[in-house]
Amino acid sequence: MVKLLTDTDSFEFRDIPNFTTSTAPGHAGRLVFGSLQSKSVVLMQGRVHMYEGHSAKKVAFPVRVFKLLGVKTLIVTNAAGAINRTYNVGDLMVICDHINLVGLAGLNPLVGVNDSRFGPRFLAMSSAYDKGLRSLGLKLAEELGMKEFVREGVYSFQCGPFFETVAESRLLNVLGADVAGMSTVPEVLVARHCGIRVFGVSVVTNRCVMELDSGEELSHEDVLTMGEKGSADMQRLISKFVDKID
Ligand SMILES: O=P(O)(O)O[C@@H]1C[C@H](O)[C@@H](CO)O1
Ligand code: HPA
Repeated sequence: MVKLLTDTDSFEFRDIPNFTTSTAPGHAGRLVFGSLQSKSVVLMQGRVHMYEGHSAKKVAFPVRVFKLLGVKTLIVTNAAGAINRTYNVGDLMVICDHINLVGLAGLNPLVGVNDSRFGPRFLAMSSAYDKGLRSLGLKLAEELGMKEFVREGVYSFQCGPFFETVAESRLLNVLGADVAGMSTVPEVLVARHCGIRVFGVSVVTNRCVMELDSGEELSHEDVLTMGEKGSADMQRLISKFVDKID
């Protein structure tokens, strides 16, 4: 994605106070400012995860910086495994909602003293992923001829770094999840808390294993390979999306 930006200026996460460098392979730690489709954007090249040992607050900290920079829209992307059996590897999924098992149990960035300069103590999360932005994303996907493999569904966040057991994947299916992943939700919570609107897209890098003794085993290498393949479609969609949003 960074290659599509012009007039760039970048900063290593390690040089920015209170930012944390990612240890996950495939996640460079760089904040890039620039222009995309004549719009000013700031792009995180890589992110940190709770499975790297960081609190949800630490993971979502950049979003508060973005708020102070004047960011109005957060576009979140991730790699995820398909729980929904009708999904295929390589599909994109516009996120319409999420299940935050980690956060519901108390590990979320809004726990603790509320900083009311950013937002309220209690906030509604029933329309976390902006309806207008979702509709725009799906319309643009159709215009780009991507309709057949762009879905809309529910992202389920688990901490990781392990992939789900068969029983866990089945549980997530019963709960209504379409994909499972290990990121994104802490950032979305902080964005919604401070009034930033959110658009999210997952690239389906694998299907979660639903049958015991099937012999299927997931690996991060496969996720990286399939993520790379899906990223061309993701970039086309996000680029057009940035062009069309106000
Ligand atoms: O895009 P993210 O960082 O959510 O990617 C997923 C979660 C783990 O970082 C990794 C597992 O292979 O992919
Ligand atoms: O199958 C998965 N589960 C959780 N996180 C993931 N990130 C990519 N694939 C997966």
